[in-house]
Amino acid sequence: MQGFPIARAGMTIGLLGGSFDPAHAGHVHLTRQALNRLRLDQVWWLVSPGNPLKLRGPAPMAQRVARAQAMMRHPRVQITDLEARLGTRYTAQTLVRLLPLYPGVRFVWLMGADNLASFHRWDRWESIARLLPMAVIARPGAGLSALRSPAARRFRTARLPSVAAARLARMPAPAWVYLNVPLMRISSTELRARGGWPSGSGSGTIPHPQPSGPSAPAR
Ligand SMILES: Nc1ncnc2c1ncn2[C@@H]1O[C@H](COP(=O)(O)OP(=O)(O)OP(=O)(O)O)[C@@H](O)[C@H]1O
Ligand SMILES: O=C(O)c1ccc[n+]([C@@H]2O[C@H](COP(=O)([O-])O)[C@@H](O)[C@H]2O)c1
Repeated sequence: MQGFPIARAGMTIGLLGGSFDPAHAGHVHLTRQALNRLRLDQVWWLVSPGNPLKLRGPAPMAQRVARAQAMMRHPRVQITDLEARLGTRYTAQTLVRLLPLYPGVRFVWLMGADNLASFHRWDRWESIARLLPMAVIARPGAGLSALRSPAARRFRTARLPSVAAARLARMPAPAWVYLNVPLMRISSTELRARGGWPSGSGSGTIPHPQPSGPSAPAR
């Protein structure tokens, strides 16, 4: 893992934020689908210091990064702890700090369908959708709730047909696609329940710096 990955202007890069607690075949599947369908040059995994909406703290960063590196071996995928380096855990704040470091790079936010279903609960979610294009990847049990979600409705007119996916990274935001990919029924929750992976730091033990800005949601 390198500190801040190198990228040239003009490159297209997918950002996959996640707890990766632990990383699994579903993350690998999503990443490979995104690389191919969106014609991305790279995907960067952003291993989160801790999802602000999850009370339970994750396993230590070093352990999650090591597992992610072991799971995802691909020359065009970088596993990063960029949010820890930037001192952010809210995605809007991460993007506001990260994007200016890479002028001319076309970033796309990647997420599974379950994340779109709850996207309207994220800090400054509408600003995120206006900052960079987004690709939503199908996940078992989440398709309907995603496509009927407040975020999908709010940005209804910015949705592109999936045949336009290869152009998404070069489109101005807001723009998003829903990718109907073969479904993979696996989750970190299920893997933790099976044992063999530490169960994190427990409810509420991770300090959560609050986001700044007028649209910080009530928690
Ligand atoms: N099987 C899967 N299919 C499609 N997307 C997935 C899958 N698993 C995870 N993702 C997506 O990967 C990103 C990171 O997910 P995360 O690390 O939270 O894994 P998870 O399995 O959802 O974890 P947990 O069960 O702890 O909530 C999210 O955008 C999530 O929607
Ligand atoms: O910014 C927010 O308010 C916010 C709320 C919930 C989740 N996120 C981000 O969503 C990504 C997926 O989180 P997770 O825990 O579902 O893997 C990860 O990058 C989180 O930081 C971000």
